[in-house]
Amino acid sequence: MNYYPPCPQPDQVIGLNPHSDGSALTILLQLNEMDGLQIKKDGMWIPIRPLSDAFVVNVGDMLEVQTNGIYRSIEHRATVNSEKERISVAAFHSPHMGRYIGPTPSLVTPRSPALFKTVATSDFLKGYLASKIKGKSYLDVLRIKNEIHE
Ligand SMILES: O=C(O)CCC(=O)C(=O)O
Ligand SMILES: [Fe+2]
Repeated sequence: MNYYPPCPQPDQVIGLNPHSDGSALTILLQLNEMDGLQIKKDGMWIPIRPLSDAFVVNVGDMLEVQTNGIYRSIEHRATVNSEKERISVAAFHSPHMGRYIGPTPSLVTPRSPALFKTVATSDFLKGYLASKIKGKSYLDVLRIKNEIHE
């Protein structure tokens, strides 16, 4: 659960820094229907207005790895406001510990080689938390630098 108290100078602070979630899918409830969640699209921050009785579903870094980059995790942040507190509840969904996270074999072909390393779920989560959760930076840690041969 995330609690953002009202802030007298909302332009001077950020509620939650820009990040993508480390999960495969996140189901998010904007509990008291206050604005604040924004996603980054084409380099711009777009507000996601809360809808009553609706969840937001975010693609996380694990799903970007598992789909070998076909689904992109979404970079998002939360702003604060001076009027009222804001509360959100995020449920992060990931494969079991003891499994591996990597590009799904059927999506890896000679023409679309693996873009990411395969790691144990526990190592993925440890690495994600150690990466300071800045933008989509953890995916760069897992990215395989494929050499292009002319
Ligand atoms: O408060 C929000 O709407 C976003 C929360 C979030 O991004 C998170 O918990 O990972
Ligand atoms: Fe998030």
